Parts: sequence; structure tokens; C-alpha cells
Amino acid sequence: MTGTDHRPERILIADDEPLFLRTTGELLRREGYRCVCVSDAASAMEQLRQHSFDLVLSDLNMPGNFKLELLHDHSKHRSRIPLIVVTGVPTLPSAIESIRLGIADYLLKPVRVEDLLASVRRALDLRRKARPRRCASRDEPDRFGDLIGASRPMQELYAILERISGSDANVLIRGESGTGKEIVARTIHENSRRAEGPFQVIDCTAVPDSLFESVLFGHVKGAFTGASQDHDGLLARCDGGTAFLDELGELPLPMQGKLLRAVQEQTFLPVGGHTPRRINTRFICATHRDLEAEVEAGRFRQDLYYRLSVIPIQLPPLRERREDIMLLAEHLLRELAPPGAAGLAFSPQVKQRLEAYDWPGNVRELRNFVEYAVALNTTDSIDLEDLPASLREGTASSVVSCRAGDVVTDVLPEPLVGATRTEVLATAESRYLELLMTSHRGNVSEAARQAGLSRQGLHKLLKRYGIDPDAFRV
Ligand SMILES: Nc1ncnc2c1ncn2[C@@H]1O[C@H](COP(=O)(O)OP(=O)(O)OP(=O)(O)O)[C@@H](O)[C@H]1O
Repeated sequence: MTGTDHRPERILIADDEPLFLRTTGELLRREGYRCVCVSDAASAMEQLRQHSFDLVLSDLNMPGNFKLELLHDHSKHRSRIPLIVVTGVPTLPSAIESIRLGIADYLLKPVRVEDLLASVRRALDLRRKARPRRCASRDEPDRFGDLIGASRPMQELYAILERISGSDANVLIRGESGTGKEIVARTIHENSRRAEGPFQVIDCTAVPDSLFESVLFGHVKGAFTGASQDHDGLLARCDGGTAFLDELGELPLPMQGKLLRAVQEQTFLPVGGHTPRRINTRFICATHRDLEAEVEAGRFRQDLYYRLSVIPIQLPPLRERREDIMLLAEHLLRELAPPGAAGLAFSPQVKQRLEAYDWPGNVRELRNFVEYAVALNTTDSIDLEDLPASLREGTASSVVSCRAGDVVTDVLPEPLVGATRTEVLATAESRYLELLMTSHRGNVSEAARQAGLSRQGLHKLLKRYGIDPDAFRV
């Protein structure tokens, strides 16, 4: 059985019973599906974050899922991928909660082979019908795969994505935080001939410099104290697929030369190894930094920059494509509203406020806002009182205004007069983060919510500026 784009459909099976896992995996593979089997909820969530799947088959009682964590995570972030529950311990509360979270089916163990296959086929069939076609921009002007937006910059982006779908060239995506760099990278992967291969996210800010080489290239047994066996790195996992290097600008300089070899020659040496490993990988990278300035400043290798930016893509901030705000907000509302709240809508005053707001955290901030409003709302309309204070008061829109001809020293602190644009912006961002941390007393979750960033995204920024949240706790 294959999907509409002639690639085998991918099924994630999560169950802590080894026998069920093995036999179900074998059964579905025989039917032509590609299966990945994991035995706990954390591994399932990691797989879903890193790879594309068409369906999830999940047990309920398995490690890490006793409060249905996998189902909650799934309903929040990937509700368009159908999830079938297969449980040996059915309870009424778990069944009600599973259905509330929008599962596709609820099967009881021992499940008959024909029932399982019928349920899998039904769920995949529905997904195929609901799924936007490949390169959908011509027929559906306001979306391309999972990307939403009808503005001119988005139309231009869709045209580029369509044109490059036959290409295997490396891509460099730039844009502010939350503009959609990762979702664009996934879209490129899913529309490429590598679609059935892995899509591996490598977050350059998440790995300490000293571990980078081993995390990226792996190591051989005995390479260092504690290396008791050979270990594959993240690059080995991208073979046949796409490596997505997020925040490329943070890659330590010594690693840049090693990455260049992997990009150029498609080979690398695991730490302590002598035999080069060959890969077949496309590189898509993202950065919010001005990499050309980094090259000029000697912080980023020019040869690597040219290798990776064969196709450059610039993502516009949301404030520069305001006509997409309500389109995205309505889409997110449909995605995030609980089942049974299909009529939930924004009031006219809220729409006005959303369209006027500057969205410094871009689409991620908008998504966080919709989640917040959906969680607080008890009626069928999202009204002004459901908005967080920053949006109600429109604080982020009130920017310092500076008329043409004003002397720039009026708005710049003395030490920054004559500084470059990058230095001024970095100073402002670092100051903003300090104020944010002060007002939230070092609570990263709360601060991230206000800033419209993910916790991970805020951690990345804090790390970049050497700001320790613990120092703000009182
Ligand atoms: N055009 C879009 N259509 C639909 N959803 C979008 C769009 N752009 C972004 N999103 C959603 O906004 C959120 C943030 O997007 P994403 O993580 O891709 O941004 P990013 O630029 O990689 O952020 P960061 O730089 O902080 O890592 C995700 O939930 C993503 O699905």
C-alpha cells in the first residue's frame, strides 16, 4: 500500500509489549507500510518530532503515558496525523479522554488482524483525502502543504518551493524566530525525492561545543573514556534523507571545517575512527543571523556558507504580511479548539486587535495566543477579556518612533553610537531578555509564554547571550 505520492506510508507503533510490537510491525510491513516501533511515550514523541509519519498506533499503558502524555502532545502539535489507540486495559475515563483528544479509533486487545488492518486503512484513507496535494499552491492559493498564508510574500515562497521540488541543492532559510523556518524545511523535504527518507533536526544551540563532534559524527569504541561501544551520530541518521541544521550561525568554528567535508564530500570520520563513513544527505539550514556579516567578521567560514546557501530563502516576519494574520489565526483555532467546539470564533474586536498587533514572536506567538485563548475561553466566542495583557494593551505595537532626519544618538545609548546594525540589535535583544527574566523572576516557561517563544527557543536565546535564568530567581 502506498500513498498518493507513491511513497510507502509511514506508521509509528508505540507499545511496551515486545510481542505485540514485533508482530504488528511485521504484519504492517507485509502490507507495504514502513514502520518504526518504539516502546515508550518519550521515544514516540521524539520520533514524531524528528520524522514524518502518516499514522500512529499507540498503546495507552506504557512508560511515560500514564496521563496520556503522548495523546495530549499529539493532539496539540500533530492533530492532522491520525492516531489509533490499541489498549489491553480499557477504562471509561481513558476512552472518553482519548476521544476528546481526537483519536481516529479505539481498539481493544487482543485485536483481530482484519479489524486492525481495516482501521489502519480507514484512517489513512481519510488522511489522504484531507491532505493537501503535493505542490498545492496553484489550486489552493492560501496554502502549500502545511504552510498557511495568502500574502504576496507567501505566494512568492510557494513559487520557490514548487520550483525547487525537483532539486537536491542545499537550502539556507533565514528569518526571525517563529517565522516558520523549520516547517518550511520540512515542507521542502516532504516535496523532494527524499520524502521517504529521514528528516533529522540538528539544533546547533542544543549541544555543548565539547560534545558537538561526537553528537554529529558519532564515535568508535575506545575513542574516549566512557566510549564503551561504537555510537552513530546524528549525521549517520540522515542517510538517504535531509539534515536540518537549525541555528547554523551558532556552529562552533572548529566544527565548521568538519561539516564542510561532510557537505562537500558526503563523508565524515566518527570521533576516534579511521575509516570514513559515506552518507547521501541533503542539507537544509536555518538561521536568524546575518551570516554574510558573520563571514565578514571571520566567525563563519565563507566556503561553508557558499556550499550551504545554494538556494537562499528569506522568510518575512508576520508584521510584514498582515493579511495572513487572520488566516493563520482561524486555521490555528480550528486545529487547537477541542472537538465539539467547532463554532468557536473570534469576536470582531479581537480580530481588529490581532491584525493591529506587531507579533514580535511571529507565527509561534500567534499559535501560543490561540492556545491560551482556547484554554481560557468558556463561551463560543473569543473576546477581548480572553486576550493576554500584552495583546489587550497592544504593548508590542508601540514602538519607539523616529522621524527621518532625527539624530540616531537620540535613541541609542552612548556606547552603541557608531556600532553596526547587528551589534545594536544584539544589545537590544540581550537587554530585552534581561528585562523579561527580571519581570518573570527567572521563570522560563512564563517568560516564553509572554514573549511568544517556545521554552526551547527562549533557552536558546538565553544561552546565546550568556544569561542564566537562575540568577533572576528570588
Ligand atoms: N506559514 C505557516 N503556516 C502554518 N503554521 C506556521 C507557519 N509558519 C509557522 N508556523 C507554525 O509556527 C510555529 C513556529 O514555526 P517554526 O518552528 O517553523 O519557526 P522557526 O522560524 O523555525 O522558529 P525558531 O527560529 O524559533 O526555531 C510552529 O508551530 C509552526 O507550525
